[in-house]
Amino acid sequence: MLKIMIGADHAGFELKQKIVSRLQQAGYPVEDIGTHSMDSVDYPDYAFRVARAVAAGHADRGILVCGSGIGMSMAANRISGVRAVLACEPYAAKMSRRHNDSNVLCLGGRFLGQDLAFEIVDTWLAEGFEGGRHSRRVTLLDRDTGKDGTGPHL
Ligand SMILES: O=C(CO)[C@H](O)[C@H](O)[C@H](O)COP(=O)(O)O
Repeated sequence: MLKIMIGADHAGFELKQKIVSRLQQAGYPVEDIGTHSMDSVDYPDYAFRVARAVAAGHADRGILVCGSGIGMSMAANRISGVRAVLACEPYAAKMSRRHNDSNVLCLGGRFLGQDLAFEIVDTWLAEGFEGGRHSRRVTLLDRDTGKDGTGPHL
């Protein structure tokens, strides 16, 4: 099963706890890097830790929760090799897997109800990457870093 690393700031803490329980019950190996309370913390610390682990292959997927999901997605997408999606409904989660091979899911704990959040997570974990023309485009995402082998392009 996919190894999942999950992190949250204080605003995502409560939803993270619910997602961790659900994933564990479903049998996923889950590494919860915190935060572990509602004391105020800074979302980039958690986003970078999860994103780097996914980029390095230490986890298959990452899930990040903050108040809106926005800060987490901004931070995670700064890490080369990470394709983070901010999903507010299942369609974005589904398409980010099918066409973009997203490897980090970002959620907003302050506006997503539990049932919708679970639906988004379940959809995101179940969907596969379609490959084909989408593989070429996903590779091109790394073009500005030169890691696609063609050197930096402006
Ligand atoms: O980064 C965010 C918004 O883009 C997250 O939602 C944070 O959780 C939020 O900014 C935290 O806000 P707080 O007022 O410090 O609780």
